[in-house]
Amino acid sequence: MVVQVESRIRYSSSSSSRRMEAHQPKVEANILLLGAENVGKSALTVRFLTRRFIGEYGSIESIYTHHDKIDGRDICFNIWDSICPQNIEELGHISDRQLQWSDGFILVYSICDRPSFEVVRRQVQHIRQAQQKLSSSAPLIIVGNKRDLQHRRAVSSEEGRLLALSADCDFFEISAAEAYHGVLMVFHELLELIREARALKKGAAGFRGIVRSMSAVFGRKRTE
Ligand SMILES: Nc1nc2c(ncn2[C@@H]2O[C@H](COP(=O)(O)OP(=O)(O)OP(=O)(O)O)[C@@H](O)[C@H]2O)c(=O)[nH]1
Repeated sequence: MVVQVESRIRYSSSSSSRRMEAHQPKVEANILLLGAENVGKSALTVRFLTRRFIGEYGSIESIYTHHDKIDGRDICFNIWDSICPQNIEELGHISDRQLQWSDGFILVYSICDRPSFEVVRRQVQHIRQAQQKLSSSAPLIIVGNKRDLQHRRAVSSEEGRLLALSADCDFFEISAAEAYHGVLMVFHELLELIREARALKKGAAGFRGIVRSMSAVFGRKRTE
């Protein structure tokens, strides 16, 4: 079951940004949080929505709708805090529904839990393979969480960075428990990547349109 929750928090609204509002269409982004159990997916989500770390979150799969204002533009984040399948064969699996819904992905592991890093590796592979088939380019960010627990570290920062590099995605190491800023950076960076991917897609569609019209014109001329 997926529960839908509405959150409305508005930050910074300077007079110059208010003036820009009329010309700036609202941006909506569907973000899917993936990763093994207990890595801090809900902690990250709640930190982003409320700026708070509350410690215990329960295991309910939810989609949160969160309205924000960034650089004078209205943003609507839909955040799907998913639950990892328990079945070992399905560990890296992401459903078609999730793949089609998502504009961007945040894949979370805990730096003190090596198996959770392997789950993210499998999920990244699954998404990239599915994206090749669907010709989709929704961006991914890999997050190593629980950075405050250095003494229990089981995955080095280098390994996280290398995985991200090999999968062509961004990488952050953060602590949802310790700070809000790192979490904010992850969501804002993903929003930027989503907007870039959309602009590229629009550009490519525009270019294809021009090529189609030109070949229609020249194709017709040749047959006259
Ligand atoms: N020390 C530390 N603990 C954290 C951090 N983030 C989350 N936790 C703790 O890790 C546990 C699991 O966090 P959740 O956010 O429920 O993890 P989840 O990935 O949503 O777990 P599931 O709902 O089972 O999928 C909780 O006890 C959190 O308090 C962190 O950055 N540092």
